[in-house]
Amino acid sequence: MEYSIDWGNELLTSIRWILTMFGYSMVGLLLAGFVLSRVTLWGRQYWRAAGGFFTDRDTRVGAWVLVVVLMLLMLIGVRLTVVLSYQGRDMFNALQGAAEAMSNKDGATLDKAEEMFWNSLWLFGLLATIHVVRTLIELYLGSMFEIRLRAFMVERVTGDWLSGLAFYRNRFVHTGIEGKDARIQPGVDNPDQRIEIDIANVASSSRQLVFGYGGSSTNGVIPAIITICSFTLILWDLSGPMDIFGTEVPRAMVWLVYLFVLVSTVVAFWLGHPLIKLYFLRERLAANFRYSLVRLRDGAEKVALYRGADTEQRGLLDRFGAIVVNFWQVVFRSLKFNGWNFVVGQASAVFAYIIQAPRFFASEIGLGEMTQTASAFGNVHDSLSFFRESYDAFADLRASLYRLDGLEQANHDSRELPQIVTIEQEHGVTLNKVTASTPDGVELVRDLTLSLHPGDALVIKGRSGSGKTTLLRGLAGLWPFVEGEFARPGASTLFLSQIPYIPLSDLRTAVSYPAPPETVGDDAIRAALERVFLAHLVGRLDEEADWAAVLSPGEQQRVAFARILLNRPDVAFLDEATSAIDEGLEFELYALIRRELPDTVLVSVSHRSTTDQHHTQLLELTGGGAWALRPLDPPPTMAGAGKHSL
Ligand SMILES: Nc1ncnc2c1ncn2[C@@H]1O[C@H](COP(=O)(O)OP(=O)(O)OP(=O)(O)O)[C@@H](O)[C@H]1O
Repeated sequence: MEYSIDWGNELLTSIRWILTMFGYSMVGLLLAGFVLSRVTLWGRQYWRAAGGFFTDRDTRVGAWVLVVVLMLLMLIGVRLTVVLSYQGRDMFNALQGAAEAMSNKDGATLDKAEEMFWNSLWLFGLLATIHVVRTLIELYLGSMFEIRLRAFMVERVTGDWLSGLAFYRNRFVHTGIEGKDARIQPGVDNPDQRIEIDIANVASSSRQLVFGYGGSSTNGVIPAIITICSFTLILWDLSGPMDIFGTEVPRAMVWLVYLFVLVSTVVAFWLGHPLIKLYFLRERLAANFRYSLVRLRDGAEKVALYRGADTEQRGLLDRFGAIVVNFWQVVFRSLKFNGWNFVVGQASAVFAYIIQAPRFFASEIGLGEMTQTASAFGNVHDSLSFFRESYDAFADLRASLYRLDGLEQANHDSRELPQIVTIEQEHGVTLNKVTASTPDGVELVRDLTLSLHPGDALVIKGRSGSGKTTLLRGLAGLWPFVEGEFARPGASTLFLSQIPYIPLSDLRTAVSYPAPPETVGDDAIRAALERVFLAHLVGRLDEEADWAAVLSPGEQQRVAFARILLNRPDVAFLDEATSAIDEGLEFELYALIRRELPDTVLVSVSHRSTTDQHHTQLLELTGGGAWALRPLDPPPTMAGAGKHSL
């Protein structure tokens, strides 16, 4: 009855082992990372999505420090499992020795066995304490790694999405959809899901699939490989020859473990494979259902006015019905998959004992060796199973990478789309041969050429669908189906849509948008609100609300005029900006703008004849790309405000 290893030197041996393995693991990780990021599609996509975290000046030091520390912690974890298996072996051998000493009435051996038993228990206390502390530190640092990687990716992907108007223009690019029924579809679906869920998934998978998670040393690629190697060596030492169908197989235990796991994995994969597709579908169906609920919430007033609740519920239940169908498909498939896994789990609990029993009863090995065999088998089995069990997590990661890459590609492509040539000039606006078309190539405006001087005001008219809004989109750089040149002062050009965008914020931010409120100041905001006849809102600047739902459309349009006063643009484009306001108020607002900003070039789109009086020129889109430009008589209030220039 001897100790299985030299415990006196074990600390040193373990440190040496950890450092050696650290070297191998880091080289392996870097090499595998390099090869995968060159050879595989998902590796390339991963590096594009997350590689910057490890190479950017601001993040790389922290990232690599965390990788190194997590790697060391993970190796300490694997080593602890190995050492604990020897501690267990000593403990059971001590018990067996004690039992034998009792039956032989051998007092000296009994004392030795008792001492060995208590020593191994003290050792267990020490190892268990290190294990708990290590696990907690790993959880903390692993979480830090995950959230830092996620924050980095969110900042990068949102920045990419928002730059160069990609968040708007990516509706005009075509993205392929993965899958059997691959087809081309315009635009990128659910960018919100990609930025929120897919990035979170990539960050947590990076942590879990590489380093493992939650204190188990068998649920990450690196810990799994090292555990398999370590415990295969232990099994190798513990296993003996076995007679299989008349042939003596040396080290039979090791081969049988691998055969057992191989067979169970192949069957499990065959049973579980359809789950990957079902999980993929589950995410999509859930996103669709959530989106329809959000749309109902956003359109609540309109739905309520139409009394559309019953139709809405039918639509919601239809979408939810698809979730239920998918749910049951997952359940039935999981019953088969988990049923097999449970059977394998139960069989694996006794497999090692069955194999070693003949050697135990032949007194070739002791109780300690028997239990260590079981724990070594369990570790090898769990680590090998990791690759099977994490297959769907890996498939999920691949799907997320594919979606993130699709978004980035669409962003890139949308920035490459044609745009009107924009030129800076000191004063006024010049359009040179501007042609705008629909996506189908139907010309809406052809070769439009005009110039406007400071103080000029142009009103654009034409029947519905003639292309007025599209022309403004083209000038704003949103519309890709446009050619020609657009010269305007570089400083500030403001485009106002029919109903202005109101961010979720306090009223101060909503009014000063897009300028940050601190650059404008509360006094100026209050004064602007009073001037656009919104004096009743002056005391509510601090109030946080969904102002788009609180303010009436007419009030929102007055907020847009307040923004013109606050931002003082050189050029302002107004697309039916007074459509929800009565004519009297419209007169006051236009007169206010012309008075306060006499040098601003105004371009309005309007159906109303009452807006004409505030403008100096009329551009009429007459269909098929044709247009006509003519001067308007200035109203008495505007006499001398602008100079005609045709
Ligand atoms: N995203 C789009 N995809 C395809 N066609 C579009 C798109 N946006 C606009 N169009 C088409 O371009 C044409 C011009 O539309 P636009 O909105 O510019 O007309 P409009 O003159 O402003 O109309 P209204 O007076 O009704 O506001 C219409 O036939 C419209 O259907």
